Amino acid sequence: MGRQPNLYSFADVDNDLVPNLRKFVLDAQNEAFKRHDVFRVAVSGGSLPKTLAKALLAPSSGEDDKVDFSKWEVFYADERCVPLTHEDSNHKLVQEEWLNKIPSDMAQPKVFTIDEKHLEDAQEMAEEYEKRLVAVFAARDSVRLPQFDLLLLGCGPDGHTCSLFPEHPLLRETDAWVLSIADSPKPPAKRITLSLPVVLAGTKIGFVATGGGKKEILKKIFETEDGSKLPCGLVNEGAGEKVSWFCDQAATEGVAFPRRGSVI
Ligand SMILES: O=C(O)[C@H](O)[C@@H](O)[C@H](O)[C@H](O)COP(=O)(O)O
Repeated sequence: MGRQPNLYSFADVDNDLVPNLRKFVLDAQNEAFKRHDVFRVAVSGGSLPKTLAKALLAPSSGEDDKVDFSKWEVFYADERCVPLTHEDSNHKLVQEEWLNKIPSDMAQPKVFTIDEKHLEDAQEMAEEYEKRLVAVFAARDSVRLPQFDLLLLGCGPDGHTCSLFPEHPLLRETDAWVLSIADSPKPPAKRITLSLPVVLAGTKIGFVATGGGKKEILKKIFETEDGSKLPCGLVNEGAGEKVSWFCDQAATEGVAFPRRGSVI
């Protein structure tokens, strides 16, 4: 039981999910500050940055509810091999949805983008991004896996997360921290992604999945044997109670997995 992920289902995204997501992120931030005075977070693209920004840019309601971006280090859980100004870039999305909206009296987080020098070669890009992680998380040979304080991920309609797609050989990777993919079923084809072991090593993992379009896949992930082998299911299986799902009722309709109330 204790190994089960938390599945939160909220009536409304803006009024219920967003404040609960804020509490979850700020608890992770405050715990990380106590541990090492920095908050290392990996974020995905898709619909996540918009919801996350609503949570993070809401007004503070007390001492435990303060965002301190000056001590945030933001990484990409996955990124597309396109220029940082391209409309497919996850960084561009995060900038537009979140970073550019941070009020000028607040600090900006430190953001680790891909190196545009390697756009042509996804493998080179992955190696380069891994080097950036090594520089932050200490030498590769002294740390088996980087430990993010929090990973904030989305869930695709096929059960993919990051750029780890169902039945893809990348799911079997045990060594590399950052992987390249040249045949992503979701365009654009060339991407880099954190590996499954890196995701599982995170201190906390939060999924955000909202809207009726997620209903079928959530049912599959939480209720079927096949679903537990999908990338999102593998995260649930491998990281158990470290995982929390922030969903709305439209996404969880008919999912029999025991609902948990809320974080707040
Ligand atoms: O770069 C990407 O393509 C994303 O990181 C991807 O993993 C996303 O999180 C899911 O596809 C869910 O996306 P939605 O939340 O938009 O459904």
